[in-house]
Amino acid sequence: MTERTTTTTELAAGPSAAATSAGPLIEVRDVRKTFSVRRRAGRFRRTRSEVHAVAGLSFEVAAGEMVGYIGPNGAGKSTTIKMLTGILVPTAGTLRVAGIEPSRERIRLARRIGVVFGQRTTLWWDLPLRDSFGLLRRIYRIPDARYRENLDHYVGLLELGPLLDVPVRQLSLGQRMRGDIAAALLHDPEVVYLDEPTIGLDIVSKAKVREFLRDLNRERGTTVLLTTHDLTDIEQLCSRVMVIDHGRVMYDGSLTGLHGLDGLGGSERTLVVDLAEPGPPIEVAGASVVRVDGPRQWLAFPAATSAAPLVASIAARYPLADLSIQEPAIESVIARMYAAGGDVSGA
Ligand SMILES: Nc1ncnc2c1ncn2[C@@H]1O[C@H](COP(=O)(O)OP(=O)(O)OP(=O)(O)O)[C@@H](O)[C@H]1O
Repeated sequence: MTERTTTTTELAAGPSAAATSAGPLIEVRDVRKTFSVRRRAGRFRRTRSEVHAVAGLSFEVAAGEMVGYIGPNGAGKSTTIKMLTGILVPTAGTLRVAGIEPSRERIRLARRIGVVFGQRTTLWWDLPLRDSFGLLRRIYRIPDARYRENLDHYVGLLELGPLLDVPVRQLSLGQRMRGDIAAALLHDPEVVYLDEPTIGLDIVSKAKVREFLRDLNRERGTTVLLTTHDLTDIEQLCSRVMVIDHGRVMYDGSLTGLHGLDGLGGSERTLVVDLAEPGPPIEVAGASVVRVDGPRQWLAFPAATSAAPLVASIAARYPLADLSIQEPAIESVIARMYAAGGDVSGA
């Protein structure tokens, strides 16, 4: 069993992004991770089989990049993140984060990375948010002035002021997520791994989290590796997206490039339009109505094109009450990729 448990006590203050030396911040070279699994085969027999969770993965991420890391369930995303934090030891290949081999120097690396899991909290459930942050200060050994500066900064940006004295268990999912993000950043990590940071959040909370992450990357130069099933996260945050499946990189490039890959037949996005009152199907160049339900109409348009001119020409000719854009599901984008032969390099 090579899995190890990382505790927050192993995390401590580290240098800022500005201290990063030249060269890729994350380097993954032909990495493999194979799990040996025992399964029942009949009443008394057990058989042993191997699961190749990561099967020859190579990529680099430069300091300051914000990269989407997507793929269907079981693709190997979490296994990659666990190897990048040092929790899991690779079966073969090499990994380096900020020049450090994660599984050999997990504690030293922990000072330089932050991790946010959307599905579980790293905060103390029964403690007020303020006390959780205070504990992290001691655990990370963050200098007083730095801690106060960062706390003020993130509490302000993430609107946590009124929540500081509320026990974590009483926070809403969106509030808890903002608390978790602040907690992961108090020690100034150079790189942050975010695993589904917008999962389960309402539209307003999602928008806040996205805006915060965009500013973090732009203003502090923090490198971000973002795992999500929500392609809107990628569209709004990441200029680069890596698609992995069966433990290998299937695509590495822009999201537009992914949608528009030759031979994929082109993915489609959907514009959902709420008219002020029911009317005949909207007629507009570049999109076609695929469904009408009372005042609501669904228009499909090529995912690789911008929605802005489409929205403008509809707004000029029809009385609009509201509109939104639905991205194609990651699974359908990947299914198209397979249909086109798979393993395509990015634009
Ligand atoms: N500890 C383990 N023991 C055995 N098999 C494992 C273990 N961890 C992961 N796997 C298997 O490895 C494969 C990749 O799993 P992983 O959790 O990395 O996928 P994922 O892309 O993160 O999926 P999801 O989107 O569902 O979180 C899956 O087949 C999974 O069942």
